[in-house]
Amino acid sequence: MKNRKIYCLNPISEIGLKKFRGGYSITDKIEDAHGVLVRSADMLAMDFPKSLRAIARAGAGVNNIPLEKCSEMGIVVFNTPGANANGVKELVIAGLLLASRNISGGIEWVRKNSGGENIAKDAEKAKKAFAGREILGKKLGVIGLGAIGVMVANTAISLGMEVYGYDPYISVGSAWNLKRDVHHSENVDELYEKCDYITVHVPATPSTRGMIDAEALAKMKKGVKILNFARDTLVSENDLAAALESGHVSVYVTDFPTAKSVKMKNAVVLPHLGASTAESEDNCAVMAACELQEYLDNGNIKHSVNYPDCDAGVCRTESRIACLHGNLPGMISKFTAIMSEEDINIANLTNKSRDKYAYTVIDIDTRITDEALERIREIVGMHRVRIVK
Ligand SMILES: NC(=O)C1=CN([C@@H]2O[C@H](COP(=O)(O)OP(=O)(O)OC[C@H]3O[C@@H](n4cnc5c(N)ncnc54)[C@H](O)[C@@H]3O)[C@@H](O)[C@H]2O)C=CC1
Ligand SMILES: O=C(O)CCC(=O)C(=O)O
Repeated sequence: MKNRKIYCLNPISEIGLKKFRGGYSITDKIEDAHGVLVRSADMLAMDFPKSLRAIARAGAGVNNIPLEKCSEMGIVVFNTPGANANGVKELVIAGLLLASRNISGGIEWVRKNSGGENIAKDAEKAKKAFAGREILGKKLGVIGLGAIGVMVANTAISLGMEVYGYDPYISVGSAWNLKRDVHHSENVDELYEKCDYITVHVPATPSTRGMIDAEALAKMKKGVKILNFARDTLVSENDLAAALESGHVSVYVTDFPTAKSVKMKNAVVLPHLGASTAESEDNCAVMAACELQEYLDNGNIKHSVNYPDCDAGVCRTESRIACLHGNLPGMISKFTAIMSEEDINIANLTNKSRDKYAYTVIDIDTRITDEALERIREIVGMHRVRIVK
């Protein structure tokens, strides 16, 4: 009977944890975990136990996980594409309205004046200070047309906005889902020059770090409103603070409080609430739990961000071995040669690669000896060898 342990670094929705069938338990000790479920907890400086085979991020962004280190240790990292996209999209739409109508200023005025006898009359006088603009007919630029960006763009079209989308790496699936009225900007500068509102929905990576900087801001229209529900690091905060001070940017709505963003003039800052809905939390937890279980039980990989996806089905032979290794010449011949020397028949072999890394699943007709397994583990470039069955 297998005895697989799952450690939760953040609270994970119960409906997801219930997806783990018999043979699994939730542990409070990461030292003996086979799988980790995480949301936004920072794992960058963590030490991982030898037992750890996979990490599932119940969410989209994986900038809190050291991907290279995990790959080298043969730890597969998953995320849950699209599972919280609707939750984020709805908050972004709220963000568009917060940016165009002074809703937060109005609420604050009512709170401050809540003791006043004549609040109804006073409100009628005070309200001109909180007047805004409508989003109907305004131009919205969406940078990053993935799960969230596509939903935001399509909803904004339904709300009567003119939408410009920019994503040089757009997937076929996203392109199919995008409403045809969305203008395709081939150059981000076009979007900067034309749009009244700009919203970013790209992952935080070294190449997107600080993409909204002084140079980008200078290309935008005077009075532009910027929304950032993706990550704080996409924005150069000093440059943005200066643009808000000068009025070049009229409002900044963000889901990421930082020591700087909370002090910015005309910034509306939320405490990372994009995916904090019961629906998104459930969707992410269920998807993450299923991914972990499928990998631990069958060695199949779906929605990994560091190893290739691989579906070898269910093992029907005596044993299944899974090798996580570098995408290097001669790797397969090295471990199949060892099996051949041991007189082991390979019934099925599936090999997939992704950039520097590769994954091979081998179904064999007899059980492998400890010696053969050790020899395979010692191959240079081998990161982990698992007996899945
Ligand atoms: N506020 C919150 O609670 C949440 C924030 N997020 C953040 O939003 C990001 C996007 O999430 P999803 O849409 O689900 O991810 P996704 O992976 O579906 O979409 C990201 C898109 O960005 C595009 N992209 C990458 N680099 C680009 C660049 N330089 N310029 C233009 N496009 C570029 C990709 O081609 C892809 O289509 C996540 O990486 C995460 O950081 C995600 C979920 C919740
Ligand atoms: O789990 C969360 O609340 C954060 C969601 C998020 O930022 C993401 O999915 O990238």
